Amino acid sequence: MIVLSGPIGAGKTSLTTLLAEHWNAPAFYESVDDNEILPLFYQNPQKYAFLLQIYFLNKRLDAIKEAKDNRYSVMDRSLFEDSLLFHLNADLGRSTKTEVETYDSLLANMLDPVSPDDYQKIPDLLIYLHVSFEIMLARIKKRGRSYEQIEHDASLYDYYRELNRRYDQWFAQYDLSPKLEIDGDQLEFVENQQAREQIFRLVDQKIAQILG
Ligand SMILES: Nc1ncnc2c1ncn2[C@@H]1O[C@H](COP(=O)(O)OP(=O)(O)OP(=O)(O)O)[C@@H](O)[C@H]1O
Ligand SMILES: Nc1nc(=O)c2ncn([C@H]3C[C@H](O)[C@@H](CO)O3)c2[nH]1
Repeated sequence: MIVLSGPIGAGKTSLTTLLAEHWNAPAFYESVDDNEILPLFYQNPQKYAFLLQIYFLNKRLDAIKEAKDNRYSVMDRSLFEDSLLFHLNADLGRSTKTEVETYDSLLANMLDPVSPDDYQKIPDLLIYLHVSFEIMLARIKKRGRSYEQIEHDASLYDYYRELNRRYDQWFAQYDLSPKLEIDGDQLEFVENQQAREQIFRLVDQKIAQILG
């Protein structure tokens, strides 16, 4: 299981599709367009932060369960980033102490194998799509989901800046699986075939190294 990590608008969904096609492997996307809670969360984060997190955690477990039956699979975001997003929101006062404790304990339980042959929820490779704050903002704007726009809600500027900062910190410390960083500012893989091939080479090399 290969996981694509990165902040909002980094290009995870786009690269998930490209890598899945490259390996002829199934892709597992985040629930966004069919997610009724997401627009409600952006309207009223105080009310919906916890519910949204439980929703994402549950969907994530569904996806991991389904992915485990494939030799290769590509997943748009990891469990660890769900937690990162939750803790950012909690630190902004959008969840109670009990909600934080319940979430953390639920996640720990999910990660803990129930038996020795329980399936693995930790990826085999985590790819971090690093983008600068400026590029992140430009991509969010380019994609144009109305509830994510700063013009719609000026407080999102600080939210995105802090999220971008925490992502760098989190990735630097992440050590649960092999990892690879890709420069999402420089590699315009959506429009540029050469950039795409450069990414395929980098990822294939990393997998060959992991497989020994
Ligand atoms: N490397 C890139 N070069 C050019 N455009 C890009 C690149 N990466 C992403 N984009 C564009 O930026 C926008 C956001 O990309 P995408 O939806 O793949 O991001 P994401 O990381 O999945 O976001 P989210 O976290 O919100 O799900 C899209 O319009 C996409 O076409
Ligand atoms: N609060 C919060 N917690 C999550 O775990 C989470 N995962 C994704 N998202 C938001 C970001 C994009 O707008 C959109 C697509 O990634 O959904 C989240 N928001």
